[in-house]
Amino acid sequence: MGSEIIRTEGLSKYYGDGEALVKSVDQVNLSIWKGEITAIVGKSGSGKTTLLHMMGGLEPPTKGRVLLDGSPLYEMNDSRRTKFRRERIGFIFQKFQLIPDMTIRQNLQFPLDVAGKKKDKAFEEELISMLDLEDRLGFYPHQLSGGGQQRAAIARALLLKPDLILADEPTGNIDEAAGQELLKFILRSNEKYGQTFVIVTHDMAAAGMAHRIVRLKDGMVQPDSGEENRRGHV
Ligand SMILES: Nc1ncnc2c1ncn2[C@@H]1O[C@H](COP(=O)(O)OP(=O)(O)OP(=O)(O)O)[C@@H](O)[C@H]1O
Repeated sequence: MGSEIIRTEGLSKYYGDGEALVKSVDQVNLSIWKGEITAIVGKSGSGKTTLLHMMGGLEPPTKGRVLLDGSPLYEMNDSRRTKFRRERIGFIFQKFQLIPDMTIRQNLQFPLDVAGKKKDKAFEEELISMLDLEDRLGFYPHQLSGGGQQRAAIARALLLKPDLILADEPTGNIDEAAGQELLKFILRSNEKYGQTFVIVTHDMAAAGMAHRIVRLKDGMVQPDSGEENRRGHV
């Protein structure tokens, strides 16, 4: 067993109140282990996206904590949390849009410039070819299909080689063959760079390649989740 990269303690997000109270995520104690691919599965509305957003520092919880490498994310001020997030986490989210007035090439370059990171040319070429973006680099996001935009967003996130990648339905908008290629790439990238992936998915092929599957139901982690129960922490 490796070390924890993320730990959630009593993590909860509630919306509304009284009869309209929705416990989107309810008392989740979860450890994400460094270097593992964890899939989060569950029915629509079970709280997967909310949990992923809270783990990524994007959504303050109603109760509980998120520790990223031991640092409590929501006890930092906003600017420190943003910096921490930018340096450590890659997001593949459907709502995380590309910058509209930049070409795809500029969209891929921009986060590297912000982070002051040098790009790995060979890795970039591999990504662009795998995601079939060669002919799209000079286009603006609105000139691409939804799937094309998603592929560009995937390339943008992976190019930074973050330690931790949070992905919400990464194969959701792309065709099956591209989805399979992407899963293979995730596996290779995980093996080669020891990156940690947390993937919310409905896709059984995506869940099947994970080292561990966490099941959510009504905002709670199901007790049979994961292959083992690690010190009371799922
Ligand atoms: N901003 C919000 N305001 C009110 N309720 C919300 C909000 N965001 C999420 N919810 C509710 O919280 C619950 C969990 O939503 P969430 O999107 O996390 O589920 P999910 O498992 O990701 O669903 P899906 O697979 O359909 O994306 C749902 O009942 C949803 O309606």
